[in-house]
Amino acid sequence: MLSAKEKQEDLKKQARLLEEWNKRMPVPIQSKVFISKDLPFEPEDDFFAYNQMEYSERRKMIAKNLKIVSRDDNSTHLKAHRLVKTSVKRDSQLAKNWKFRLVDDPDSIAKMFRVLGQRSMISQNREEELNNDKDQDETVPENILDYLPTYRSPEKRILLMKNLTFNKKNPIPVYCDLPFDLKNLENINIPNALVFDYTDINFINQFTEPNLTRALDMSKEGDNTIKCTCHDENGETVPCYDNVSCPCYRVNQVMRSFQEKRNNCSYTEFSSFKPILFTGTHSHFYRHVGFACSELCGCKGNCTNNALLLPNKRLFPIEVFRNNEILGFGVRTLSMIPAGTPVMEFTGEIVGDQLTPGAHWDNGDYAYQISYRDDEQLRNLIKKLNFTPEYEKLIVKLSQKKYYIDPKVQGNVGRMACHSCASNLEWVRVFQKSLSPAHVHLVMVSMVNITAGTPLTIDYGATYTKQRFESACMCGSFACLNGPDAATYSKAMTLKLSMCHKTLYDAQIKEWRQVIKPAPIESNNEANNENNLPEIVEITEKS
Ligand SMILES: C[S@@+](CC[C@H](N)C(=O)[O-])C[C@H]1O[C@@H](n2cnc3c(N)ncnc32)[C@H](O)[C@@H]1O
Repeated sequence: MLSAKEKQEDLKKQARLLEEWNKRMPVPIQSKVFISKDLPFEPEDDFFAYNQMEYSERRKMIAKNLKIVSRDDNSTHLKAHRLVKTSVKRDSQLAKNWKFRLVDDPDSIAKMFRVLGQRSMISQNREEELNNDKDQDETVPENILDYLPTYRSPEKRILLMKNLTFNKKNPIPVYCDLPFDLKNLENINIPNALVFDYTDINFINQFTEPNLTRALDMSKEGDNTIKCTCHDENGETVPCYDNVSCPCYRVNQVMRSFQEKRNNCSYTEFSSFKPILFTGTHSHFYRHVGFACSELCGCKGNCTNNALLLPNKRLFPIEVFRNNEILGFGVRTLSMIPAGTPVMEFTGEIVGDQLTPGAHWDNGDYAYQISYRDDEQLRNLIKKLNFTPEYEKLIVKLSQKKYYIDPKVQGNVGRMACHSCASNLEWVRVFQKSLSPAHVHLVMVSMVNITAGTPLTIDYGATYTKQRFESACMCGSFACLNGPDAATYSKAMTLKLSMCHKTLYDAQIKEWRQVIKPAPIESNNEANNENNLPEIVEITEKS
């Protein structure tokens, strides 16, 4: 075990390595094989200059251009709400097939809180106890409202970056809310964690991952690609989901059966527009897996069998913020996000052995595992399909190895979501086009209706939280075993934890409704603002 001082030294060493490696990187783009569809991209003016810079120069540029801004959360949330409404209305596909509304039918609500209760027990590393959970205690501790997860920003904030993505079509501002920094702008610390390269799509380095690159190339041949010919003459959304002759839907259906059904739960379904409602998190996340149509299909992915369709629309305005030095940056939503929404993808470089200590520097603090050493169900499925023998052999071999998505050098906003022991997002793996690890997309799905202002959080898993947090978990949620009420919540079972989640949720919804109420959905204001993103910052002072 390293001492705190040694850990600090180690971190500094890693940062130095990161910078050096970045300098030595041989024109990285040439060595990459991009594997997803590019999203609409309209660069900000300073994108190209920033892209050429080394980390230290980027940090200097951010420090030079930061601004103090004043902001009012309520009006921001109201504008964000209107923006989402307008975007849905203007998108004919969404207008016809998707509703921007709370999931509130009693059955879904009951499932939602049961899952959240279970999730918290899993975060506490008590999954075993779930197997024999007959506890009927539903009392909620009096102080539960001290744990409201909504984050309210201070009136004065430091706008570090007006757009983390440098894509005008998907602006994500970055704020610093640390009071110390506000008083000490000249010496503000801009960490490496902010200056990574932004990418919306996964990629492979063909030199370090030759087998994955080979699999990707071979997947383009004949029957190695899974795609459908379903289409609609009138350009309507194609109903691939439920179409038993759609090959993509059929694979999706087989993957649905990977889920472990317990206590007569129904299966969680992965389609384009219906909420993805988890029925139990008992089964480990890798069983939550689906297959989606893509741009290679007759439907071009504009169908009901594409769980990546919603995240690719970048519907929900979000921001990155920092209000705690240990937690670092986090992400919060500025509008409500309905339960069961695939909110965003977690993108980066698909890597295998590079995460072995010594082979690369340690990127494990950001990387997330996407494949498993012994994925028997996937292997059986691979063998049932009509892949060429050579491709089948290769991807069966790859299915026996761990792969990760590593966003540390190039990634997206997904890498900035913090861990919570009462998280609101869950991981889902969605395959597209074929079945090698290069075809996996990692999607973060909302487990509950998330109200505006709430940080988007996910469970990093017990191994990570034990080994990688510098001290202990700092999530601040009621269920956290590093919190002041750990004695109570470490013994609470699903029912009690679910009731705590529900009490907090009810309070959040009540507060959120008060903010949204003054905004009649069909108001004239909305029509006037149609083309505008919400003005989320109001500059009052320059640094
Ligand atoms: C994937 S990154 C998340 C984004 C990170 N906060 C940043 O600034 O880039 C994971 C790192 O964030 C910090 N972190 C996230 N959640 C945390 C938590 N609940 N408690 C303590 N540290 C946390 C830890 O330093 C962790 O190694």
